[in-house]
Amino acid sequence: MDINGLEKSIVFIGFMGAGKTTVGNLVAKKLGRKFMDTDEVIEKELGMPTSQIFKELGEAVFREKEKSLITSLALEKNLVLSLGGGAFLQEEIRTACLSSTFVIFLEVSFESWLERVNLIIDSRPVLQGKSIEEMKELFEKRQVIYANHHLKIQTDGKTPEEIAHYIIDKMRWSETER
Ligand SMILES: Nc1ncnc2c1ncn2[C@@H]1O[C@H](COP(=O)(O)OP(=O)(O)O)[C@@H](O)[C@H]1O
Ligand SMILES: O=C(O)C1=C[C@@H](OP(=O)(O)O)[C@@H](O)[C@H](O)C1
Ligand SMILES: [Mg+2]
Repeated sequence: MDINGLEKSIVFIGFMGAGKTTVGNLVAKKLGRKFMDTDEVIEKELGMPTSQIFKELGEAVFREKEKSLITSLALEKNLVLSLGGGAFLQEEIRTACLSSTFVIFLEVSFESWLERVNLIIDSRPVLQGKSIEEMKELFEKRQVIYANHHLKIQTDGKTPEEIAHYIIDKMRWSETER
């Protein structure tokens, strides 16, 4: 595992609802690092929730903000960053994160994901109006972009606390190896 130089920022990727925001926050607390959720930063800057940004300004505006924000944050050290699930669709974001940060993919099976879709659907415009079949199609299509990572964590059946713990353990272990 390449976690050479633990001062590198840590970036969480994965599908909507995989737990990036929840787990990222916990990992940052455990490491005593600053946590930033890029969706929250964009929402604050534009003064409205993501669903309203998509509706009123359009997805392209959101994606542009996402690109400039993440490519610049990727250059900073010692952050924990949770991205939106669509961020890695943009090549510039992938390249910036993979070259300057440590990218952790939170993997969840479609079956486990489906158990919590009701918790997220209202706040995720990309899912709205989609049938389960269409969501599954999007889920599978997105797995290809998440294959670009430094570390993958399978999260099924684990609590956010357990996942955060596991990540810290892995990093400690790799630190003693250096
Ligand atoms: N490992 C988990 N097990 C159960 N529920 C989870 C887990 N991770 C996240 N959740 C719940 O799923 C929802 C989406 O989590 P969130 O962290 O916002 O995901 P993301 O940022 O990847 O979209 C939240 O209600 C959160 O409490
Ligand atoms: O996958 C996507 O295209 C999106 C994921 C969301 O973030 P989460 O992955 O945190 O839900 C948010 O960026 C926006 O609704 C678009
Ligand atoms: Mg999130």
